[in-house]
Amino acid sequence: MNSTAQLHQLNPNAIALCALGRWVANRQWVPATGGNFSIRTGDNSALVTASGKDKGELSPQDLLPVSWQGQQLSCTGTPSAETALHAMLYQLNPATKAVLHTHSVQATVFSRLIAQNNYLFAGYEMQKAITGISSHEQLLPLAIFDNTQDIPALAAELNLRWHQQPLQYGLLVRGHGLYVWGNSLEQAKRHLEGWEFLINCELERFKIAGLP
Ligand SMILES: CSCCC(=O)C(=O)COP(=O)(O)O
Ligand SMILES: [Zn+2]
Repeated sequence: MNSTAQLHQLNPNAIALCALGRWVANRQWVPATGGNFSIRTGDNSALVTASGKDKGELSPQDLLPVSWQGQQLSCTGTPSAETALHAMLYQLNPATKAVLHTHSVQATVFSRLIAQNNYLFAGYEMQKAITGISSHEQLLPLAIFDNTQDIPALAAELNLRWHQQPLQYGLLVRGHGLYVWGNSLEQAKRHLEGWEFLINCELERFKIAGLP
């Protein structure tokens, strides 16, 4: 391990991210090595989970230093297969400090029930868990993207959609999972719980009232 990598692993945020991985895994939101996480380390760099790791059993050496110039990624190991999406989220907003991607059953099923590329949440007090939302009456959009194995193409689509309307700290990839981010790791965790709660509420409502 080189000295830069060693330094990153002393980063308290790296230790906090590993602990958060255990918290997320306890909620069954990252089964079978699904999901990936990152924390920003500089203007054009982040620590990203290594591909294929159990996200509930991370240690700091499983967080790989990645840097980018536009869509060009550099890393000495094999970071998450979805690193290009993390890099795009960091480039779209310099304030973004952490990105979390999960594969909960609820988010995955919900994303397949919604045909549109945007779903509007309304009427939930818990919408206020998402930064910038101060009332249940404020409409809260969740962007939905079709899944693809071409992650750079998905990142390009995200870039396009963001410039039409900045996203609200979350997006769904259809049949795949949820991405959330935040201006700190704590904020990203709150957004993850908030979006999961809202998605669960809508799924429960669909069971009773039917699909919209
Ligand atoms: C069995 S999980 C399929 C890949 C995926 O969607 C994911 O989130 C995990 O990929 P990674 O390369 O980050 O481990
Ligand atoms: Zn995934």
